[in-house]
Amino acid sequence: MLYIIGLGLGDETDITLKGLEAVRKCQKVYMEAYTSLLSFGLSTDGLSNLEKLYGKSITLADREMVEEKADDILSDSRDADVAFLIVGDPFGATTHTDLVVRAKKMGIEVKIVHNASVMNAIGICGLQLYRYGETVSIPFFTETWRPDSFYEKIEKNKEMGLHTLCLLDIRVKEPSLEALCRGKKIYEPSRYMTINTGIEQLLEIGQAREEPAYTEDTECVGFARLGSEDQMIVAGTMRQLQNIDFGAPLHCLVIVGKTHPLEEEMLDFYRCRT
Ligand SMILES: C[S@@+](CC[C@H](N)C(=O)[O-])C[C@H]1O[C@@H](n2cnc3c(N)ncnc32)[C@H](O)[C@@H]1O
Repeated sequence: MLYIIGLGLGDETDITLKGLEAVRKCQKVYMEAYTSLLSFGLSTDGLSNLEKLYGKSITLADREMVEEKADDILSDSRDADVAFLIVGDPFGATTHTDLVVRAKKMGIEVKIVHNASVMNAIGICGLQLYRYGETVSIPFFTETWRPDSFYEKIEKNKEMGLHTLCLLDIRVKEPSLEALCRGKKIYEPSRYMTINTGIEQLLEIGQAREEPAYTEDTECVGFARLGSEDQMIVAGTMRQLQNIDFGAPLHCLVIVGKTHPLEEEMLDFYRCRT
């Protein structure tokens, strides 16, 4: 049996009782470590906190492992109970559906244990979850690669008066260009996009349009470390949020669409006063 278990967003104690019972009966436990991050990150301490509470040793599964060795994880699940832990909810990232499809095609039984995801935790700012349009992902720009496919989606959401959740890039264990050229395994340091960089890139793409869907004066909400004790939520214009230090990762951003008076009342609690 393959258990795919959501851990929630904060720390090791956010696992559900159902999830904890499942992990404890598994012979092998993997933890996905590239699409998200618990609030204490993946320091040795963080991982051992999880191991202590769950009473199991955990193998970190990076992108390479999940993509190249998924078959090993899956074939282990044929004869044993295997847990695959995911920060947030198992379906809060597009990546993990592939694992479920592969398992099912191999005839392996799959059980999902849900948990909170960034996709619903953003509800805390008061913008109604059913008034969001398509979610976009903002990748880190490079000198030669400045993709802007997210722009049209934001524009469409805006036209319909809907809010847009912008997920900000995570680069973990990315092979360096030099390493790729030489066929060596050398990795770039991990990088997590801040709200400031996200806004800077959004504005660069917007400013190239004649009638941009958003400007420096567009109302947004910035979220950092949702679900943790020191989470930070600030509502303000892009210009205002750009000047705020949101601290440690993870960050995400919402571009506000048309608002209902009740949504405004809630946003007021988070408004930037500077
Ligand atoms: C693929 S998504 C989320 C995956 C996760 N499985 C979930 O359900 O929440 C990852 C992105 O969501 C945002 N994110 C995730 N957790 C967050 C948190 N606790 N606070 C703020 N943003 C978060 C970041 O922009 C991050 O790059």
